[in-house]
Amino acid sequence: MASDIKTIVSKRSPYVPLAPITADKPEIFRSLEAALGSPFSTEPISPPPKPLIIVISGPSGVGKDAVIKKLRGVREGIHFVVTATSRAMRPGEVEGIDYYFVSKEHYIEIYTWEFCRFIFLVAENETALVERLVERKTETTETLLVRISTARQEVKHVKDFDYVVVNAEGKLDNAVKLVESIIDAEKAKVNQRNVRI
Ligand SMILES: Nc1ncnc2c1ncn2[C@@H]1O[C@H](COP(=O)(O)OP(=O)(O)OP(=O)(O)O)[C@@H](O)[C@H]1O
Repeated sequence: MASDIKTIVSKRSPYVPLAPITADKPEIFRSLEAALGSPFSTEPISPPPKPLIIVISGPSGVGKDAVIKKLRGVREGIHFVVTATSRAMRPGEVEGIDYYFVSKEHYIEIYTWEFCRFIFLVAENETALVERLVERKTETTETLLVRISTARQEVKHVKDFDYVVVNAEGKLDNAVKLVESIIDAEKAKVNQRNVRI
């Protein structure tokens, strides 16, 4: 940094005197611009952030819908897409509105897109997840068994995700805040992804 400043100073015209630091601001600006040979730019230094795709995954009942619903309320400028699920449709759900209900093979294909940031949502522990699923009252004991054994497999893949967010009991707001922080950090990254939309 210091050497950059030295280079500029040594290149400036010897005939352009710099205003003293005690001069008023416009005069200081004028003399610095004259010495630099061009006016100060008001162009933003940071390039506009590129579109970011965030995918929130996690075991059934962990609170993905709850987190996304809250995010919609607190965050402007986010576009939510209808996502895909490999589970069966529940009463009241509509194809293309709540989800696209797809086969497991198609689901895997969709979620191997590049250019996305993947967040894995987890409960604080397995018991909390089971309690949440039971309280939601959407499952039979048979489907509960499938969901929980699937969740046991899914948590083994946490290392394949970019971020893990804990949605602890009664702490939905904290999970949403963490997701927001991740979005903000991703937007501020220097080497951003190239998202084609
Ligand atoms: N932090 C939390 N504390 C307590 N209950 C929660 C929390 N987050 C979500 N829930 C509740 O847990 C239940 C499951 O949440 P939700 O339906 O959002 O899960 P999901 O991950 O979208 O499930 P699925 O993949 O099966 O659709 C809901 O009844 C929801 O209100």
